[in-house]
Amino acid sequence: MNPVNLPETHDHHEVPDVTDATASLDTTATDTVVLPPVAPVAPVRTAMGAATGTAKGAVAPATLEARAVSAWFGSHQVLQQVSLTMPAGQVTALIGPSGCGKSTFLRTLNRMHELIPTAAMGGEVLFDGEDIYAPERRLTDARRRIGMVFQKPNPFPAMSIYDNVVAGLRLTGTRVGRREKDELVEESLTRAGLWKEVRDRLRQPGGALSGGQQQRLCIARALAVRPRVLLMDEPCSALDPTSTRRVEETIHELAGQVTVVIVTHNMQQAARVSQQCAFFLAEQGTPGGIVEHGPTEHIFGTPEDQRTADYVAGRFG
Ligand SMILES: Nc1ncnc2c1ncn2[C@@H]1O[C@H](COP(=O)(O)OP(=O)(O)OP(=O)(O)O)[C@@H](O)[C@H]1O
Repeated sequence: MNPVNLPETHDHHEVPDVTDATASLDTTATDTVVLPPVAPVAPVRTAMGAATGTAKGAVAPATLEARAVSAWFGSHQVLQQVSLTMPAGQVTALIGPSGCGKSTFLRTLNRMHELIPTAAMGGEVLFDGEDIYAPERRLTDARRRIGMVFQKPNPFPAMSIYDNVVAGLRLTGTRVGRREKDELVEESLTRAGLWKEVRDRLRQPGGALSGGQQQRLCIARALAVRPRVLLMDEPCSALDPTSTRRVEETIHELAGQVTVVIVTHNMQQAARVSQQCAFFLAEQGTPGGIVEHGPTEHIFGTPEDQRTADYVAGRFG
C-alpha cells in the first residue's frame, strides 16, 4: 500500500496542540481569559443516557474504530493496516515493545500525527461511525472530542491551577461565563481526582504542584473541553508509584464517562486499568501491527499467540 497523503483540508498549524494553543494566554489576568464566542454548553448525556446539563459525567463516551490504519514518516512505514475497535466507556491499553508504533497509532486517533511535516497515513478512524479524516471533518472537531494527555506532565507552570484547567477551552473556541467557568473548573478537577487537594489554592501556580498532581491537572485540562475520548500516552512514566496509583484511580473513575486509550509499558498497569488490551509488535524491521487484542484477562491469562505470551510474561521487550 502506498502512503496516502493526509487530507489537505486544513492548515496543520491552524490548531496546534493544547500547549501551543494556550501559550499565548495572559497568565496575569487569572480569571479574565478572553475566549472566542460559542453557543452555550448544551445539555449532555451520561453513559447511562440520562440528561445531566453540565453536571459531572459530561458528554457520553464515543466508540473509536481504527480501520486499516497505516502510517509513515517520510518513506519509513511504521504501521501497517492496524484495525482496532475501542468501545465506548472502556479503557483500552496499547502494549508492546519500544518502537512498534503505539504512540504513532495513538496520534492517528485524534489527528496529531499529521502535525509532523513528513507524516502520512492511510485508513480510517471512525468516531461513533464517522471518519474523522473525511474531507468535511474539521481538525478542531477531532481535537475537541478526542483529548490527549502526554507522557510528561505539561501544565503551564506560571499559570494558576484555575487557569490551567480552562486553558484548553480556547482550542474549542468556547466562551463561558465566570460562574459556569467556576463550575467547570470544580467539575474537571473532581473528575481528575484533584479537587480536594487544590480547592483552597486554585490561584497558586500549576508548577507548584507535585508531578502526580500536575499530571492530574493536565487530565483536568483535557476534561474541561468535555472530550468523549481521552488518549493517554504513557501518562505515568514520569511519576512515582504513589502518584501512578492516584492517576490509575482517576482512570478508573473516568471509565464509563469517557473512552480511554492508554499506551503503557507497565504490564501491571495495563492489567489494572484496562478492560481491553492490544499487543503491538514490529518484527525485524517490518511496520508495526497488532498481534493480538481482546479482553485484558484473556491477553494476560490465556493469550493465543506465543509472542503475546512471551511479552506479557516479560520474556522480551
Ligand atoms: N517524528 C518522527 N519522525 C520520524 N520517525 C518517527 C517519529 N516518531 C516516531 N518515529 C518512528 O516511528 C516508529 C514508531 O515509533 P513510536 O513512538 O510510535 O513507537 P512506540 O511503540 O510508541 O515506542 P515507545 O514505546 O518507545 O514510545 C519508530 O521507528 C520511531 O523511530
